[in-house]
Amino acid sequence: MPLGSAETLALTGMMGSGKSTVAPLLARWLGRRLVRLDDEIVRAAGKPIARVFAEDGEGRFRALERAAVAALPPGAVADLGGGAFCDPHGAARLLATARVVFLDVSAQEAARRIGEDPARPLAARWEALRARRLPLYRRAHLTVHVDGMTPEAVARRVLESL
Ligand SMILES: Nc1ncnc2c1ncn2[C@@H]1O[C@H](COP(=O)(O)OP(=O)(O)O)[C@@H](O)[C@H]1O
Ligand SMILES: O=C(O)C1=C[C@@H](OP(=O)(O)O)[C@@H](O)[C@H](O)C1
Ligand SMILES: [Mg+2]
Repeated sequence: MPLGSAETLALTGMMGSGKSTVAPLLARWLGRRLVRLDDEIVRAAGKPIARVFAEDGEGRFRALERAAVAALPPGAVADLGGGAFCDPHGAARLLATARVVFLDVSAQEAARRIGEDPARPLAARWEALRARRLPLYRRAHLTVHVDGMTPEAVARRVLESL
């Protein structure tokens, strides 16, 4: 089904799946506004994500993330953080207003890409988080298995599905 003009195109998936790399390609090709949820959170918090986690806790980060999902403008391409679609409020909102694409990456490929990135406070718990989140990610409208694909190939696959 074609993407409606007010419909958001939202990328979800684990850290390192390539959401932040693929989203700008999709925004450019579709001529839509790009909204990076992590950037919105950093702006609202006035500090980097690692400091929000360290100084205010994950609960504060999730509250800011939920607010950023609620504030998504219609018709944007949304580069979500890996947990945004796993929050019940965020998921309900996204499933009602967006086409949600799950970029699925293996643990090996994600580790090659990001390792234990200090800017991603939860990267050390990657495998346990993925196991817990997988049933939630599977509610997405489309899944793309991204191992071995270039960002351009992933973006093309998403566009072909729309
Ligand atoms: N398809 C890809 N192939 C190889 N490396 C990639 C690909 N997509 C992203 N990367 C790299 O992996 C790292 C994490 O990508 P990023 O887009 O930040 O992931 P996410 O936003 O899902 O956490 C970056 O260094 C990026 O350049
Ligand atoms: O998976 C998560 O819970 C998180 C993923 C990160 O974004 P990326 O998925 O872009 O790395 C960022 O939102 C934060 O560190 C929490
Ligand atoms: Mg990202």
